[in-house]
Amino acid sequence: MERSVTEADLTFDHVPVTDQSFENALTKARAGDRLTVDDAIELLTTGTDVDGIDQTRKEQVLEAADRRRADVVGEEVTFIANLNNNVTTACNVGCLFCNFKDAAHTFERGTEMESAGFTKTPDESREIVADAAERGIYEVTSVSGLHPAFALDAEHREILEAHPDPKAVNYKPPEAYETDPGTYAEQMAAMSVDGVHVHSMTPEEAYHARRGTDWSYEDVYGRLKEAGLDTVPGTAAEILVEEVREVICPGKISTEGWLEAMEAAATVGLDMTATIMYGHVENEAHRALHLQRIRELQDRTGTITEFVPLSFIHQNTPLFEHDVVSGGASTDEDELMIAVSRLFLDNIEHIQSSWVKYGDEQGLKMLSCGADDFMGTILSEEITKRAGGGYGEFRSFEDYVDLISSIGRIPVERSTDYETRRVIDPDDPPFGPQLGPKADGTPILTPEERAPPADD
Ligand SMILES: C[S@@+](CC[C@H](N)C(=O)[O-])C[C@H]1O[C@@H](n2cnc3c(N)ncnc32)[C@H](O)[C@@H]1O
Ligand SMILES: Nc1c(NC[C@H](O)[C@H](O)[C@H](O)CO)[nH]c(=O)[nH]c1=O
Ligand SMILES: N[C@@H](Cc1ccc(O)cc1)C(=O)O
Ligand code: SF4
Repeated sequence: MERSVTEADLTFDHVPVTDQSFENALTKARAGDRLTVDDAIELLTTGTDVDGIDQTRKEQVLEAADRRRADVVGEEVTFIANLNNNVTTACNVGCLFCNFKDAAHTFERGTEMESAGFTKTPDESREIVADAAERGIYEVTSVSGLHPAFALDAEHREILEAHPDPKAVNYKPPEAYETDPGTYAEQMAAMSVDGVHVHSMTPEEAYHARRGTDWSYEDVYGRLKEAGLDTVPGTAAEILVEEVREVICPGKISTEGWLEAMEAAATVGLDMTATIMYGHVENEAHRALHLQRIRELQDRTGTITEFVPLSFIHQNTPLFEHDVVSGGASTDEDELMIAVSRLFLDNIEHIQSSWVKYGDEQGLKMLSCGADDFMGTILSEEITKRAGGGYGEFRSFEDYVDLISSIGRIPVERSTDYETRRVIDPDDPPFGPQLGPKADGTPILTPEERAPPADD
């Protein structure tokens, strides 16, 4: 009988054992010395000689990270006026941690099945972003499924259409689908409406945008930049260690591929974020190796604006449903992940706390464990919601000012690259965005707030 893999079955080459001591790693962290992978393992585990997390040692790590945060960026807590605009949920990559995707065949014309997902045309994307721009937003974050009809641009479409075996390159023409997502270039141009900053095209999407060609990632990101792309989201990183990727996302771009795509984006002049998605099958050795790969990338490029730890949301995912994992990260693990990111990544200025993943209370706590950025207004959220997360889809400027002031820190509206900042005076309401191309300080209203649902 076939049996699926379970947590107990997983054996990894990389395990969190070192000949380093916790005290030594902590001393180095406090002194600001560059940490090794073994140091990071000590800090993440609080020492491998005891089972579980040693609370006293954890507090020491958090305190060291909080001090480092204060030294590097001071008391300001930044956030951005942004929206998420996911173009499509159609995706056949099959990552086992993901419930954002819907099988692409359910989007085809004439299928009996009604897809639970969505695809937006470039015109629809333009309208959504233009509407948000009117409400003052600065940035659109757009990450999507790998829709088989997506091509980079008209030239890429021609190549894919002429391919002898389109299936082999995960291509189906737009006519096969109810809704045509257009090309990536068209989507970038559409979302650039009114001068909004476009944060889009993860390395996984860039891979899709060059399939079936001999184009380099430089070619792809170069064309996307010309079409309107401004910065690249560093998701699809998950855990940058092959033995983990084999379990959680065997169909996805490799560690090498992710790094190659990011270096190419940097080469053509794009800034980027970087992420880690942790709290599933990986151990502290994998987390530490991941941090090292990110730090090395930043040493080479200097283009990473922020690091974003994404705590795995397990409820509706294949990994949980098939008993490969029994849950996500503990609060101790979340706090140590933020703190060790701050201490290890001595070349990345900003560490983000995601209220989508942690909620307001724990998200605020993270701002005293090494984080200094509190994400963005986002207006809508699909990835975490579909995975079973319940912390909502929007935070207003008023929410931000209240939350950040409540812990005695300074609320600051920022641009995507953190170069433009505006300190907000908590005693001077009302609070609204001022940095967006059409922002005038008016509070952001959700569509419901602007037009309450009509009685019928
Ligand atoms: C949903 S994908 C969309 C973009 C593109 N398909 C890709 O994979 O790069 C974006 C990211 O969401 C994150 N994500 C997906 N499911 C998640 C979950 N259950 N918990 C936490 N993060 C998740 C992963 O880090 C993933 O790379
Ligand atoms: N951490 C999450 C983010 N972070 C991205 C920010 O919202 C912003 O786009 C970035 O800082 C660039 O300015 N976005 C999500 O949708 N979900 C998260 O969990
Ligand atoms: N979309 C990702 C989060 C993310 C997006 C853009 C970034 O630059 C960083 C992180 C999620 O919700 O899981
Ligand atoms: S994480 Fe991205 S590539 Fe993987 S299944 Fe989800 S949408 Fe597709």
